[in-house]
Amino acid sequence: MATQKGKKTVLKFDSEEDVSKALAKYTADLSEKFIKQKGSFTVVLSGGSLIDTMRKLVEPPYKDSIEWSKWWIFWVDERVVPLGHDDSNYKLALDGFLSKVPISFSNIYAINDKESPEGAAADYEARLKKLVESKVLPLSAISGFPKFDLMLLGMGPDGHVASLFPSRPHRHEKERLVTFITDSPKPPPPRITFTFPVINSASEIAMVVTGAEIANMVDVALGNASPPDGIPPPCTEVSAEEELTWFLDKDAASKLQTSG
Ligand SMILES: O=C1O[C@H](COP(=O)(O)O)[C@@H](O)[C@H](O)[C@H]1O
Repeated sequence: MATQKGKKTVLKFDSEEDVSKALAKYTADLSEKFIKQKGSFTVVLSGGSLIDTMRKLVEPPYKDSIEWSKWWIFWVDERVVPLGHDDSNYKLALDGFLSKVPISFSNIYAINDKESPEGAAADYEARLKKLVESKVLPLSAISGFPKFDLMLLGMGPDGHVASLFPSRPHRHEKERLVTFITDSPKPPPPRITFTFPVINSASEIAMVVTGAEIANMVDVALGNASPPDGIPPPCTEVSAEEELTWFLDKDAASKLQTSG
């Protein structure tokens, strides 16, 4: 197996509005590239502030130029609540993004909200394996795990990504594609999440991070500062096979300016 990993780019913008514009162009360009290359575009969403920052993608010119029928949608993590619940990452994306563009309903992979956290994780993993069998998802030649085209990730002030939290052991899971947690330190407690082997097998990853409250953790994530407790948080473990691109607004990047 090949062992080479991709590069890292850090983009800083004057405002969250500028991050939103740049993220829309970046996503539209990747959509065009992957659809030309392989006829489809597999996109993994997060919850949180990301969905609002994606707002420019559902406005002209992208709303009309993107080949939405070729998109496949997944979630890097999901709260185990009914899909119509206000805590659901699916509902957040449906209201803010998916209801505004013509992505085929059969290409949208929400969790099974009738299952327990353990059952929902096993069900999601089984559905990903079926998509590998049907060749919708290739396997990474580096890791052997399913390889998504683009993951759009956020980060919490504690350095969590997806639902992989600093103080929880499932951040170290190396075998499963999808795991679960019943005691998330951030509510709601029951969640499922992609594991790092799957996250880090993506071709492209965008880390979309805005706001001053996250500035110290951005400094840690980018290796300019040590973690307060000396233990590297999950955000320091993210890497992509082609390119990891950080989208930061001025506030999120404010601690980086002194350190370069
Ligand atoms: O709970 C979650 O938090 C993270 C970060 O959210 P943000 O609002 O600080 O951007 C998010 O990426 C994840 O999907 C979500 O479940």
